[in-house]
Amino acid sequence: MFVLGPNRYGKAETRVVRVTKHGDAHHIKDLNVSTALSGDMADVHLSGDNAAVLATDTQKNTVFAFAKKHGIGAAEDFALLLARHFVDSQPTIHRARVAIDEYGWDRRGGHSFARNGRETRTCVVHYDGERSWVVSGLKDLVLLNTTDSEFWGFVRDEYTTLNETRDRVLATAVTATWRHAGVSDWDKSYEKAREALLTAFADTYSLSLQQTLYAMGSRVLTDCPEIVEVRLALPNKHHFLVDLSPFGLDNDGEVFFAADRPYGLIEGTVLREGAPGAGPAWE
Ligand SMILES: O=c1[nH]c(=O)c2[nH]c(=O)[nH]c2[nH]1
Repeated sequence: MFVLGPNRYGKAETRVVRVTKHGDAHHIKDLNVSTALSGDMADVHLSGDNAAVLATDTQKNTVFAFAKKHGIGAAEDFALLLARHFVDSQPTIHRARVAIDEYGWDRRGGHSFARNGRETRTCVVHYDGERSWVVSGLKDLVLLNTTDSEFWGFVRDEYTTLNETRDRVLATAVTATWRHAGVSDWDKSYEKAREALLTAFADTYSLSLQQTLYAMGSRVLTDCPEIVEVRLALPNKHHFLVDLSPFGLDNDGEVFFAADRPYGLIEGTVLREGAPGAGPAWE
């Protein structure tokens, strides 16, 4: 004989981004919400009778709907709101566990943000006994614009379902490498290049991430004469507007599902015209 021991079930890692707009000043809350419920769950385990089960899909929808209806202040308040809702509204649910990870963002303008925690600075150096080559760079610089991004006019074939958009969230995690012409003040050069990437991302009105990529690379070359070539890899960290209409709620660019995969990956190089050829440091 066996007996059912402790159990719980829920939706893990609902990635909700809530944007609040006060004119041109935008605010974001970026959460990873995991819900787990327990209660009268013997039947579903022992016989597959789902009558007591609040579907995990419903739990996820509740996270998005509450983000719209109540906004998101302190994560603790949002977690309490959800936990009380599940237990108080469902007679079969007796206990709720809501765990939230919150990602912090530093403001870089009215609608532009950089995820807090510094990126990783990188370099690759080659030396062949005579010459040296230095490629500097960074990775995991996470940036997000809550507006000033459109994507439309792309090819439509028989497999295209993507809607055109005139206003979307644009987010990426920058991997950038740049090639120095010679010996530079590496630290100073790094700070200038980093700042160029950040400001170009923030102030480029984007019609595609490809266009933003070129603007970011160009800005580095403009601001850093010691650099001759920039390579960028920009994952398009998709933020999908959640359809809240089944719950009688509109969603005017306020609640997004931050998908982690698959993601678009936009890669490109911006070169100074007539730049000396690349050495082995790129490899
Ligand atoms: O900026 C973008 N560039 C694309 O090539 C692309 N493709 C896509 O589905 N979304 C986007 N966004």
